Amino acid sequence: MFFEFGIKDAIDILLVALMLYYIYRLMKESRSLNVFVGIMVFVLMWLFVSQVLEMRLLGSIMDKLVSVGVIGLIVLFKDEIRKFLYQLGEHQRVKHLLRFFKQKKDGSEEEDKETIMPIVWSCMDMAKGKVGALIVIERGIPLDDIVQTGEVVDAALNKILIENIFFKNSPLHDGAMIISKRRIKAAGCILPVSHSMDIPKELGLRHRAALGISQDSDAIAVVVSEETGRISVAIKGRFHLRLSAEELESTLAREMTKRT
Ligand SMILES: Nc1ncnc2c1ncn2[C@@H]1O[C@H](COP(=O)(O)OP(=O)(O)OP(=O)(O)O)[C@@H](O)[C@H]1O
Repeated sequence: MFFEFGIKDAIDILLVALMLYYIYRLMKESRSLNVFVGIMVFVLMWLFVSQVLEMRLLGSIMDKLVSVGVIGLIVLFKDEIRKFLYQLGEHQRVKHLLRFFKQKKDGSEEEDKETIMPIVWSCMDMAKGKVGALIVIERGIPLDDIVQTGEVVDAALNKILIENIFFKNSPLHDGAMIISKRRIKAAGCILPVSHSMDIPKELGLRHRAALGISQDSDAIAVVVSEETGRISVAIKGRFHLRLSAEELESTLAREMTKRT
């Protein structure tokens, strides 16, 4: 039996291999590699039974299992699928394409400054007093699910309110503050904790939570350490540690103008 093998087939195989490699990497990162191997074994068995051996009864049972299984897998791996699609949208080429359709609003630099300065001033004060803080600045991706884990504040952004919320005896000092559209949207929020092994040992849960939200979204997370008074920023799964006031301001200004 002969069949033609053209350039289209080569591209087809390459794309499937690439897709499988991406799924493999995602599953490995989320420690679900055994599930990936299990799925691959099942798919090979299914192809062998229905295509090579042409066993109709077993083949049709496996067909049904596959169609139900796909829905089950989507439910089971919804977080990984979300992460995969997010990474795809984050890809530089896709971003360049999107930027083509986006226009920067006039006066947005002024608005950015109004967001940045109260954060910088309050972080400097809290760092001096060794008051722990975790501030998340929402950008393109909405953080409504995170807001729901805390208390809605919805107040104009200002330095004194930020410091009051993180003051040790304040009822909302525990957890993260979410800032959105120049307003303090919520406080006392629970963030996803990063499981990365690359975080320095001396950094605890507050820093892991900052890194976690920066891995799961395009948000910027600012941390003031209660232990050392140091200020750090997590962006896209990377830490910028021990920042001075000027460095914090310039990092936030640079990132806010990027507009994801
Ligand atoms: N998942 C989370 N979401 C939001 N806030 C969190 C989360 N986990 C911990 N925190 C905050 O971090 C505080 C504990 O910080 P911890 O000392 O473990 O971290 P750290 O990174 O060492 O910070 P620090 O240098 O300030 O001590 C908690 O009291 C809480 O306010």
